[in-house]
Amino acid sequence: MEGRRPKPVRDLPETIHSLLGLKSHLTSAWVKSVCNIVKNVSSSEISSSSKEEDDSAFIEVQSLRDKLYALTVQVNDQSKQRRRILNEFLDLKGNIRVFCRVKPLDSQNLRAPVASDTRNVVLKLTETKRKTYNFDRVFQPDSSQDDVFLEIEPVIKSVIDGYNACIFAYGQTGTGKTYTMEGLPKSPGIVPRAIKGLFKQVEESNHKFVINFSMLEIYMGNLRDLLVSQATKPIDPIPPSLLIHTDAKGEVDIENLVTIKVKDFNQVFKLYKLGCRNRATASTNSNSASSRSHCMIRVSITCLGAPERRRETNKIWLVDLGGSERVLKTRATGRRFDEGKAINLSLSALGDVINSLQRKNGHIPYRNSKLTQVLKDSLGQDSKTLMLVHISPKEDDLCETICSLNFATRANNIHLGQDESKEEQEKKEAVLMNLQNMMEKIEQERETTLKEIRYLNERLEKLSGKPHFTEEEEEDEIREEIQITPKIPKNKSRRASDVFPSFMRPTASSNRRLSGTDFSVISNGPGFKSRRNSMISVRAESVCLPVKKNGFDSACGSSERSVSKSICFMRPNTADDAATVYSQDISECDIKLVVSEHKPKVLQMGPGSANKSRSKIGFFEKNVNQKEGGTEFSRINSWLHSQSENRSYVLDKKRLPATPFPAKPGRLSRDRSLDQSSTKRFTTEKITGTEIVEEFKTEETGIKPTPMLKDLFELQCLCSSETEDQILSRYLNPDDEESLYPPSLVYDGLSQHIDNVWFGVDHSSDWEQDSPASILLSEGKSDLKQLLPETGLDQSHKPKSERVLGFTEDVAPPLRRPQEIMGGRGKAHRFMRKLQALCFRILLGLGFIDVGYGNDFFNGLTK
Ligand SMILES: Nc1ncnc2c1ncn2[C@@H]1O[C@H](COP(=O)(O)OP(=O)(O)OP(=O)(O)O)[C@@H](O)[C@H]1O
Repeated sequence: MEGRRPKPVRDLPETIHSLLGLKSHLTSAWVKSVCNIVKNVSSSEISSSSKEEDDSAFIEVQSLRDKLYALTVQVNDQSKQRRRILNEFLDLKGNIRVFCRVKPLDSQNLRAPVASDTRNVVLKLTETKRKTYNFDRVFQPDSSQDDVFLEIEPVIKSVIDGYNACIFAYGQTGTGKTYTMEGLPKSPGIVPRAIKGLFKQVEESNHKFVINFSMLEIYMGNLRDLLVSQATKPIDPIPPSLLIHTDAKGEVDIENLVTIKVKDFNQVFKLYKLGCRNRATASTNSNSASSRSHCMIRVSITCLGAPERRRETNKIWLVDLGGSERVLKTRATGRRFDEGKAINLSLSALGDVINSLQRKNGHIPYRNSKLTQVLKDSLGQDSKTLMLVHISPKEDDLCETICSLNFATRANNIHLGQDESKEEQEKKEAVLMNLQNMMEKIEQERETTLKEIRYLNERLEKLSGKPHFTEEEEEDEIREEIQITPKIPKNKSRRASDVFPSFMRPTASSNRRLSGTDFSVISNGPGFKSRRNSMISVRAESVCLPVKKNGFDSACGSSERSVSKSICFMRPNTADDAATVYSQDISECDIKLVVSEHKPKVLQMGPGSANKSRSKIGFFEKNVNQKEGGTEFSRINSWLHSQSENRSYVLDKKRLPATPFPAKPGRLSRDRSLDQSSTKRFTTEKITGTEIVEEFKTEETGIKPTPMLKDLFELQCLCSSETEDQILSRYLNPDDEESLYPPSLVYDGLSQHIDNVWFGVDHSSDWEQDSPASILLSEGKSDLKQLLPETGLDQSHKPKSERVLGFTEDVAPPLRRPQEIMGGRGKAHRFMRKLQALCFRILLGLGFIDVGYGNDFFNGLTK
């Protein structure tokens, strides 16, 4: 530092010394001049030295940035090369590969008719007859989970490179599919290893990735979201149907499937456990906990600004297929038989698709099953597909083993005459080895570059206080934020139930056809003997329109569709039926609510409830009067238009509706959702042994999500580090003009008010907030509530304010038949219904005019 000081500073001590020697000159002028020197020198010293330091730091930061930029270009180049080599490697190996895994023998079964080496399985059919099956790789009974994953790893890497992939476990019940996919805590299977591998790759990458997790099952031909509690009790809200859409590019999207953004393996693991709990399993002759469905995990990956990747968003499916079985052998009846039949049908469709892809047929029969529809964009083209066929070496299972191996052979291209000679094989092996070496080399180089980038970034962060971001990356950050906000599906075709008046909406049966619900398994015939079944049948017969009062379902909702779904869970009772287990199985529920068709009657009412209700109606009335701008017509109109844009609700931050949490002062919009109520009535019976409590309930027409969505909201709270308030603050306000919510024209407080004031009908007693039913119903929901804490998702992220489950907030009760609802209401209600019908007619008319039918059209109709 000394050498770098300017000359006046260096000379300052000498100057002062010399001046001090001349004490006789200590005049005021002298003191002034010395002061000036000190003043000038200190300021010049400080400014010049700090400027120099700034300059040198700036130069260092700049050079670091330059180096980082060069290294980023280099690493992107290396990634591109790696992707090319890896893809070549996988292409050569085959984009659809079939492996076989042989289950270890139990000690008591010493005679095994199955022998294997690394590529072949030999079956001893008779003493003299043998049959050999070839595979891309055979995992013998003593092979470990590590051995299996070693073969899978390149596919996981290619997922990071932007390719779609699909890994299946296929085989007879009990042959180890779940063992291979899930594994045991001591020997984890493909799913945990693959997800860990993905996160490791993401961590090592110089790009930012967004990873989303979803889990569903295909049970009896229906898609069920495994991250959402299924409706197994009459009071449960019915989850929305999962609909498969294919866009113009051929990419498949599943509408309404919950997709959760995950940041690390632990989050995925907890969600996976939650999903497994919701999965349908049952005890069969072959396996005490047999999977009765296809369990499908989807991990989708988005990385923006990485041109070396194949596509911006891609996905990997990890599928534990339902056990293939011969129903003759399992001697399954009733539900087990139907489950087995559904599994076999979809497996056969999958076999057809893979076979067609291997044969490069013009037509690939994706549409033959839900399984192949869902996997359409992850099978074929440049997607990587791995099928792991599991076989049992037991003599008893020989027939099943032959079936499985025949299935695998259809999926394998080896039997299509594409098998190579030994020479060709050796050549191929050599090329593969060479590619593998090249890949290892480039990966090492890439790793070194990435290390250097990390080191320089740390230095840069120390110097400048922030990590290095290229302009591109900064842009990507912003784009990423945009990407994870919900896509508003403007071009998505509207469903009739979203926009049309009730008489134009599809019927329950047409919806059933649409949703593919298999009614062949439903029988309302004789055989409903148990209490459990009769309870379910009551639900089916008396619950016509289970209105879900959330932001996504319209006031007149897609309730018929929901019914068609709910009926899926009804089943006749046969010996085989009882054991399909859902996490919230009805059989485990000792408190049941039955919706009966009794006339509403108040048996128990808390004191002061009438006052409460009056005050609520008063509040609502005030709220209605406060509404500004726009008539009911324009509200309906804007709502109708908004509906088509608001159907899909991937669990994404900005899509969740305003949630009915305890109202806070000043939050009028949320208060409104709690306070808008009407008087739909139904009676409930609590069956706990001999106790029957009849209950009179109010149902909210206030706009709020179903408990299920609320649970999802909590899930989001748990998954993200944001507090509930932070999340809520970003949601749309129900009072906003662009609200998601339907206008509450039909069952709102206004009609009550008119009833009260104009016609003298008093609905005030309809309000009952702390009735025993609310406790009952909240008990009914408790399993769902318990489930979430059990997932173990970071409890520290739990919202500060604990929400209490109560009937009016949490349960969207099923409704009774419309005619009863009509009967139970006042004249104002009928008046409002008529007004609504008029509105719809007018809107319909306007719609026709829009599409070209003018007045003449209507004149023609009326003449
Ligand atoms: N390779 C293996 N090594 C050790 N144990 C195995 C192996 N494969 C399977 N098992 C054991 O066999 C039993 C049945 O396996 P698993 O449940 O995975 O069968 P599955 O094919 O998934 O059956 P299902 O189709 O009925 O669900 C489990 O206890 C599992 O631990």
